[in-house]
Amino acid sequence: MHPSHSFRGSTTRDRLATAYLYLCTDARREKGDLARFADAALAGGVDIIQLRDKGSAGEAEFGPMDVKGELAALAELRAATRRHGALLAVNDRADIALAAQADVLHLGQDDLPVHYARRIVGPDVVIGRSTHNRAQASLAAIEEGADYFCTGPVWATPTKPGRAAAGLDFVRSTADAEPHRPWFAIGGIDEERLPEVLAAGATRIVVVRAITGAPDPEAAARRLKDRLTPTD
Ligand SMILES: Cc1ncc(COP(=O)(O)OP(=O)(O)O)c(N)n1
Ligand SMILES: Cc1nc(C(=O)O)sc1CCOP(=O)(O)O
Ligand SMILES: [Mg+2]
Repeated sequence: MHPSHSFRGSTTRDRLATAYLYLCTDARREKGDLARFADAALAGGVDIIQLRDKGSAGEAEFGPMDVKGELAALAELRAATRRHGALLAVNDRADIALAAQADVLHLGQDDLPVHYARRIVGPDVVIGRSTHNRAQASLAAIEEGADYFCTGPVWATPTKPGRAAAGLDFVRSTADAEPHRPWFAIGGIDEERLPEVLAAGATRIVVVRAITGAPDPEAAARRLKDRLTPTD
């Protein structure tokens, strides 16, 4: 277990407060190594792992996952996150978050309003929201009662084609407006760009390719985690 996971508070929100590195991964259907990959990323210090499998157009093409496949992949991630004292997140769907006994539900702008999702998942599941501009971030933080939000994409990214970059200015304005609330920068972040994101005021990040595409996911996660220094 990564040392940062061994002194966690007992509630999910306590654990969110000490979460700095958030990974979204697909189910690794091409490689068939989801549990091994998750163990490596979590050993490297990933605090939250989200299953985000929208299908791939790689050599072996996979369509979007069906519900049975999603629940099977989530069961593997549930076991891995328990082994490592980390949090499990479900993307988009409150019913699946509940069925998978997830700690976190992540909602996009076109997904359920937070207060409706809360009725489904209950009081203890942490709910997060994607935001792409200052107005959305304020709404997610203040009016909707989301537990955390994400700001992005900081840089345009092939992982989310068609979504324009929100830029480092969005990170700066969020850092000014939200000094205490948990929020994560996302989109195009890797080891090389991390210093710019931190200099703009982010303390927490979400990554996909920086870990899923790394030859050594544990080492990649560790290098990112080592530079994410708690400030609150
Ligand atoms: C932690 C985290 N942040 C942002 C997103 C993106 O959510 P969304 O805009 O709904 O896009 P999809 O991921 O559903 O394509 C996320 N999934 N997780
Ligand atoms: C899933 C997702 N959501 C974004 C947002 O801005 O809400 S950016 C993004 C993809 C991030 O992938 P990578 O780390 O590979 O660039
Ligand atoms: Mg979504």
